[in-house]
Formats: sequence, C-alpha cells, structure tokens
Amino acid sequence: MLPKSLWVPSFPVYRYAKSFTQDLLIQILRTGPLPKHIAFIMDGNRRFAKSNNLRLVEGHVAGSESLLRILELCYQLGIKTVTVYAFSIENFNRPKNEQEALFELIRSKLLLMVEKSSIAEKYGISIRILGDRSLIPVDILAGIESTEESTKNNSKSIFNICFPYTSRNDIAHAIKSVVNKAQNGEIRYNTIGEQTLEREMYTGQSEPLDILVRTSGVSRLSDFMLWESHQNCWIEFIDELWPEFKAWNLYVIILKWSYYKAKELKDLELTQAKRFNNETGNGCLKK
Ligand SMILES: CC(C)=CCC/C(C)=C/CC/C(C)=C/COP(=O)(O)OP(=O)(O)O
Repeated sequence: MLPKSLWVPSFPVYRYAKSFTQDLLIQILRTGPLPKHIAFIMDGNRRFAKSNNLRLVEGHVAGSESLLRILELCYQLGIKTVTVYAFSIENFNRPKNEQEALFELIRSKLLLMVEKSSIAEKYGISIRILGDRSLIPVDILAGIESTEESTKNNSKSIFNICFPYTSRNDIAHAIKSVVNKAQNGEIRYNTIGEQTLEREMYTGQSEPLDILVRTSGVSRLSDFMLWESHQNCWIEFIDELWPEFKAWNLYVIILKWSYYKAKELKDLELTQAKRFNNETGNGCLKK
C-alpha cells in the first residue's frame, strides 16, 4: 500500500484548502524582507524509501518531486536564486546502479522543467550546473547542457544544481582559475584578494547566500557551500526527511529569517540615526 503522504494530497478538498492557505501565506511573507538566495542539502531520500518499504531509487524519485514543489514555492515567493546539492563527488562511492539512476533522474527532471509552459518558462528560470562536469557521463552531460542552453537567456530566476560538487573542489577550481588569469596577465598579482576568488567560484554569478537548509536531522554541511555560508548566512537543520519536507517547513524558515532581518535593518537604521544626531549635534539641542 502507498504511504499516506503520497495519496492524501490527491483529494480535491485537500488540494483546494492547501492552495488557498499557501497563497495567503505567500502574500503575508511578501510583505516582509525576503531572502534572495536559498540553498538546500536534500538529505534523507534513502531513509524515506526504507521507512516506506520502497525501492531505494523510489526514494530519490520522491526527493526529486519534493524538489520541484519547493522550487515552485521559492519562485512564487520571489526568491531569485535556489541552489541544491544534487550529487556530491563523494557520491561516486555509491553503487553504480544508484549513480546511474540519479544521473538519469536529474537529466529527465531537468528536461521536464524546460518543456513548453512548464516551470522554467513560468518563472523565467536560468538553469546552471555547478560542479566538475568532466565527471558526468557524456550522454547525461549532453542532455543537461541542452537545458542550460535553452534557458540561458532567462533572467528572472536562477536554479543552480551542484552536480558533481564539493566546496573544497570548488575552492581548488577557483584558485586554479585565478592562477591561470594571473599567468595570462588578466589579473595582477597584487590585486588578488577574497573578492577575486569569490568571482571565480561556481556561485560567482549568484547573489550572496542568505539561507542554507539541510533536512533529515543531520547537523553537518558535508562540504557544501562552505565558502558561501561564511557570512550573514542563516543555517537551518530540519528533522524532516527531504521527500517529506513541506511548504510549511519552508514558510517557518523564511518567516524566522524575515523577522530577524527586519530587526537587523531596524537596528541599523537606529544606529545610523544616532550617529547622525551625534555628528550634527541634533540630539543635544536644548530649548
Ligand atoms: C532535477 C534534480 C536536480 C533532481 C535532484 C534529485 C535529488 C533529490 C537528488 C539528491 C540525491 C541525494 C544524494 C540525496 C541525499 O539523500 P541520501 O541518498 O543520502 O539519503 P539518506 O541520507 O537517507 O541516506
């Protein structure tokens, strides 16, 4: 028998109530500050499969469906960039059939995303693959590069798929790239700094990372977004397995971030006003 989480959502009344509540929550959230860039470590697919007596690959399929739901919510909210950890370089240690199934799943879901009237067109999404492409099998690479190519002129939203990726590999790739440019005379040695490296990272063209979410109750970053999460990034570890990560979980995370961001902006405003008063003497005026 299918798990409850898979058949209950198909009831029309459930669907209507859910869509009504979601629209309302989106309107409420849009009144406050919103993150520009959110990243997900989509952890827990195999445990989901195991606990629901599904085949391991079905856990990944459920994970990819969860991803499409969450992506749509992010873009509906107006979040510009979503980055996901789809395949770590460490995942090459997994059984060959699992690797192949994951590659095929990523390829087929991306092709679905770029079909006419689908999500890429609806939200103007530019799909970008971040990672070491030389490790991707050629037939899969051709398929996913075609989705990149067909969405490259979309400028409203960005979907970064980290695949095959680790942060340390990215940092090494950025350093090589800076060294190359320095050798070719494109960069002068004495101008090299953190920002030079930042521009050469795979996320160099994306907004700074505001929120990083990891599901499945594990509190590690697993070599993901190590550089990007160093400053002003809100990190959330959620107990739900990725296929069970719900809209509600996302709203709570964004609501919390938005509350603290609004408070931070208010504090900044007050500090600036105080400084202005001190400098101009406005605060000391006596009648
Ligand atoms: C289009 C597109 C980008 C699709 C993405 C498909 C997808 C959800 C990939 C994630 C794969 C992955 C290694 C998840 C981690 O859970 P796990 O397998 O480590 O599960 P566990 O923590 O329960 O062992």
